[in-house]
Amino acid sequence: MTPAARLAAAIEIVETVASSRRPVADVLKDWGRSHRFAGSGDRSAIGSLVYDGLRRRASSAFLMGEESGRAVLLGMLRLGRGLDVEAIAALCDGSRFAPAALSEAERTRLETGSLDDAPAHVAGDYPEWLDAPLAVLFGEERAAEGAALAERAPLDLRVNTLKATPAKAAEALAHLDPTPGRWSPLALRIALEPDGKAPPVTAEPAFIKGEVEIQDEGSQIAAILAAPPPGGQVLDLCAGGGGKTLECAALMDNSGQIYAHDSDLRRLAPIHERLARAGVRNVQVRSPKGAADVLADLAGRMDLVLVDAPCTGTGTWRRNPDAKWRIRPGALDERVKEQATILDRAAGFLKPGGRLAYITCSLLDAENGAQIRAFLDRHHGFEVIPPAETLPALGLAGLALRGAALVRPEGAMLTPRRTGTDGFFISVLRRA
Ligand SMILES: C[S@@+](CC[C@H](N)C(=O)[O-])C[C@H]1O[C@@H](n2cnc3c(N)ncnc32)[C@H](O)[C@@H]1O
Repeated sequence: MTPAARLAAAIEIVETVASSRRPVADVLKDWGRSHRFAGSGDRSAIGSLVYDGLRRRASSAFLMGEESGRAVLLGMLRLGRGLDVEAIAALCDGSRFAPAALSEAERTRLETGSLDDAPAHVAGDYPEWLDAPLAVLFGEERAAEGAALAERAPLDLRVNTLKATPAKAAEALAHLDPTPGRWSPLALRIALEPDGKAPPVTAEPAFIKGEVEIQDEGSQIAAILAAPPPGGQVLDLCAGGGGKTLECAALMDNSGQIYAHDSDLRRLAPIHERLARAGVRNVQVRSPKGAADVLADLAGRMDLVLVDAPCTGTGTWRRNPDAKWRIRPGALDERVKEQATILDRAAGFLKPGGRLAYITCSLLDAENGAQIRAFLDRHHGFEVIPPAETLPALGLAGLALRGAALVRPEGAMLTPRRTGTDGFFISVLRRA
């Protein structure tokens, strides 16, 4: 397909996403099935255009003065990819399979339009109803924080110290030009290809041998700040596919015992294969079994309980740009209730002096600081360990992170703009 035909396809797909309100990944898959002539390079380039368009949906529509898929894509080419009007006109030449030629109005918008008068939620590309909650945290910087969440996410790897050192892994992946993480001593950042595509890391021998895992640096930091104690007893209550379980196992050098649980059997399923690949030997997976309480014997015995809570995922909008336009206030309320229930349950597993690490990939105070304050109101035997005491787990980088992150009495928040990571909130509490 020509670049122009790819653009026309992307416009059509963004239209379908808007009218059907279906997840973009499903719409892209359907499009691929019904356009068999499109090769993998085409599908990847089209996907990249669609994702970039969704990342900047509001600002692109504002620039172009309308909300159609075409306006979103044209505006994005200017705002996101820095193309000038002639380059965009060359793609829209009206030939067969190409988008229609630019109108005079479109030309003018692309030449002279700006976001100078755009409200914060437009300049920051987030839903208007989230403007007030984001203003609480970020004030006048909320548009800039939103704009950073509209960029592409990098590809971060975590070196599995059970199998490799960062230097050895970097050498094995030298052809991908990895750079060390800014904060996590375990992180390697891999540059994306120009159209935003990630290199096929899962096919690399270093990945297959379990020397590296794909894990955002923010997620790596969260597990490091949770400080799983070598030789200790740890419960990962919302283990999902095991990203943080694997990291904790490595931080504990395969000593002690980690119990990995998740209420969703399907989400937990990949953990078995990942544990084997990573050479982890100190994890017991406690899969849910109907109504049975599979964690009953752990009550009051844990040194650390990790609650990597289900959340709105507002910190991961770089990776899931369509999710930001689909999120509704009702979903936020639901997540807040679930988090409170999980936190209350988590408290019962700790032994006196044990720690509870509460982690979300959300930027909303309702799920973060306010959630912790409400927990402390319900559980008088707990106190927050101030971020100043948890950040040194990162060594010298912890000092710098203290300046970069948004540090509040309840915990530390990472954001793409501040720390170059996904958005994460990390709070560590101690049971008296
Ligand atoms: C943020 S994800 C976990 C990601 C995972 N820890 C990782 O690092 O890859 C949140 C997980 O919480 C799980 N979850 C939701 N409600 C739960 C509950 N009541 N008890 C345990 N897990 C729950 C979800 O199934 C989901 O897998």
